[in-house]
Amino acid sequence: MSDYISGFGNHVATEAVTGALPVGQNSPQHVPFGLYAEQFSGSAFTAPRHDNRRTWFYRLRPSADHPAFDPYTVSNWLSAPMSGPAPSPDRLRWSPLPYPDEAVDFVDSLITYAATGDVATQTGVALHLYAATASMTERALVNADAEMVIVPQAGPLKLITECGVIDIAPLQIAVIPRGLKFRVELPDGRARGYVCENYGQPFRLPDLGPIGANGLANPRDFEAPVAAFEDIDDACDLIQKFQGGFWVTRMDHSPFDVVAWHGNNAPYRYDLRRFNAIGTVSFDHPDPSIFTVLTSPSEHPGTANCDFVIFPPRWMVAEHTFRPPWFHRNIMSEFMGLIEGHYDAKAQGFAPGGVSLHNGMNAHGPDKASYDAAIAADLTPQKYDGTMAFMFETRYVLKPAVQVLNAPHLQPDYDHGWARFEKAKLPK
Ligand SMILES: O=C(O)Cc1cc(O)ccc1O
Ligand SMILES: [Fe+2]
Repeated sequence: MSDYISGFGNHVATEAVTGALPVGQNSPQHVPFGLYAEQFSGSAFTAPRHDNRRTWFYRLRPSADHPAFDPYTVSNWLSAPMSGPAPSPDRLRWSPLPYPDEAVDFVDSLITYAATGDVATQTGVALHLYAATASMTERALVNADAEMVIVPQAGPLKLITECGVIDIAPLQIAVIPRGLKFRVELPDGRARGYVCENYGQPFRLPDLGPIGANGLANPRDFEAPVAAFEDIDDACDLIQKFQGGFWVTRMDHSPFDVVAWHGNNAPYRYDLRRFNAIGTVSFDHPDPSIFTVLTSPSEHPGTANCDFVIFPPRWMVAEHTFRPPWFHRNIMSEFMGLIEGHYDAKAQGFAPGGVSLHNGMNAHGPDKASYDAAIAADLTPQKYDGTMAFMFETRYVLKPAVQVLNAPHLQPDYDHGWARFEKAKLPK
């Protein structure tokens, strides 16, 4: 088990060897034990203080100590802007991603479902699934294009990072800052889940407005790892994602050699069961923004580059109300997944591990079976239990990847869920 430091975005100081952190300055002439000081920034130097992110690493060797990169191939991990035809306005849904028969690690198993924006201008997101059957060994990943949100759906993950070790399992998430080196191990030998690559501003907690000082995801429930390092002088391939391309450099030592660090640009985990869901206690179904865990703002206030929203277990008490999500045509684009249980708008076909994509302005909402059940329901208080759906919602239209548009697990009959609604009867 690893140790963690509680609090979102805190400035923390942690050392795996006592005395490794310089005291009172970042870059002394002589760093303790001959460690190398290295600044790792997640914002422009001059970003306002509340947006400013940087960490100081104290490591066995400088990160710069590596040979030139060679081109590398990762087959199914695509970046925006993606080639291929313009997206259709169709609503799309996929059944769960099958595991491969052979040994495939996290990097090789990533398969892009949709992407938007541009890695070069640092806007938009890419959304992927993984279904991995092997730990990463003798290789590490550094993603210069994006912050990565990892949402396990099946199987735990052990994330070895430059800042320390993070353990997560389904119902927890981890966020890896842009440019942080990490390795994904599979304690149970296989794991499946979702990844959001955020090309834009780093995810942060949403403002709470009239909700007040508490609620939704509380800052103390976010956990950064304590410093932990590998003192290993064996070969390690460092794979870098850079401007949508992949590159590899062969190092002669472990890249996870940070003995101590301080700062606020660090990976973290969050347990979705800690989310303090707030909803109506009177009537009507609130907008799902009430369930925002994290938000990546765009330049346009209140109009996110990406929101990460969850639909956790909760009580439904609304009176004289159609309780599931209503029919809607939304300017934002919605990529949804399901970790466990059922989702209240989809009685059929949305399985744990599945995906749906409802792009901007495209009509969707409850399927016919959910609609029929909701209008017939006895509106006593009802607990939605054992469920956890989520949504990555973006202001930019998502382009589905050709590789999943042609995949056998794309459901051919998704539109059918909204067929057969009876026509309303006006008074004669
Ligand atoms: O489409 C969906 O199921 C997601 C969603 C949920 C909700 O409660 C309201 C709007 C919305 O887009
Ligand atoms: Fe929606």
